[in-house]
Amino acid sequence: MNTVIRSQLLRFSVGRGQQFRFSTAAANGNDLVIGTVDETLGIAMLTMNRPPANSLSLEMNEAICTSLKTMESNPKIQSVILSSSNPKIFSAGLDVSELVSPHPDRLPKFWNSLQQLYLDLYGSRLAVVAAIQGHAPAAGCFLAMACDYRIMSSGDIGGEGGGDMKKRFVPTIGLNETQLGIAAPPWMGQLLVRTIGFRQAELALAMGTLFPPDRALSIGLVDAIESEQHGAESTIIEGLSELLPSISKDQASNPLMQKAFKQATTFAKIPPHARVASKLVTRQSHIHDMIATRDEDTAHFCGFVTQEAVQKNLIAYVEAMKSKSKKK
Ligand SMILES: CCCCCCCC/C=C\C=C\CC(=O)SCCNC(=O)CCNC(=O)[C@H](O)C(C)(C)COP(=O)(O)OP(=O)(O)OC[C@H]1O[C@@H](n2cnc3c(N)ncnc32)[C@H](O)[C@@H]1OP(=O)(O)O
Repeated sequence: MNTVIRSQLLRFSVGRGQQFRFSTAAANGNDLVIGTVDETLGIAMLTMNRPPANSLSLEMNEAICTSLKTMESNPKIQSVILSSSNPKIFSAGLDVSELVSPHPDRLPKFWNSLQQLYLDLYGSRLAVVAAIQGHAPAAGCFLAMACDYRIMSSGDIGGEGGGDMKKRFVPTIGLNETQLGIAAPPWMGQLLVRTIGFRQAELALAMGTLFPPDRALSIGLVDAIESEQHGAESTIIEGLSELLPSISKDQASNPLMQKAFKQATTFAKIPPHARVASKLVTRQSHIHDMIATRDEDTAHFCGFVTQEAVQKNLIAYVEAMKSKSKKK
């Protein structure tokens, strides 16, 4: 028997056996994120689902945090796969409409929600595996870096155009803020330093580099790359299909999702107390730093983004983005 529990933010659907599904609803009723949990395996899946680009708005940040907290509160769950319902975009980073001509009350709330997302994801007791099927620019890259393990698509997914002229789809990842005429937030920049090392990060930040999968792997920005050529039906691995939300069921034979599932399974088998304690060794001091400087960081961000020159750059960037999308 299925039971549906409704609250203002969360909709839980308690399904068969040990499976629990829940969605965090947006104001318009769409599910911004969809969560599934398998208590037997100790694994959860959190699928970002904010078309068209999974960009991070205030509500999206809160939805991810709420879902993650709900999964964390279940003692049977040890690991979670962070994925996207869009096969070509993991997350396009911050929703730029939050930055352009912002409302003075909403802007600090928005930034606080992003800081909270950093604290919750980076400091989660769960081992988080990012399944990066598509692009992950700017805060999309930050999301991935705040996880414990990153698997990126090698990009050989079908292609566009058809025939011999097939255009290869190559996803990219990186902190490209300088290309937008803004600087990456200090804690995001520092996360890049911790992930790929000082010199690589210094260069990547200055240039706003977006790395293709092979380069991302070679500098350690991702831990593995995987083809997305769907395997034969027989290669479907047990448990994955049940964990995928209904909108992503076709991903069960996707080698990238399978690799993410295997990695999450491996994490779930490690003695949790030892795993969490070792995570704190490398992350706790950075989390404390963020908490200590949170208000100052919000003030810097609001002051920076509302500067006339920065607004001018952002407006031009959004216009270019919209006209590119219209030309398609
Ligand atoms: C003193 C020190 C102070 C320090 C202060 C620090 C201040 C820091 C401030 C800000 C930090 C910002 C970090 C960010 O994350 S900014 C956002 C950066 N993101 C991007 O630049 C990505 C932009 N998007 C893209 O490059 C592409 O969309 C891509 C993700 C590569 C996908 O390309 P494609 O598949 O070709 O899709 P389209 O470009 O056609 O886009 C599809 C639709 O999605 C909309 N979209 C895309 N990105 C965003 C976004 N970030 N926000 C909102 N909307 C987005 C796009 O407009 C299309 O929409 P539509 O079809 O309706 O036109």
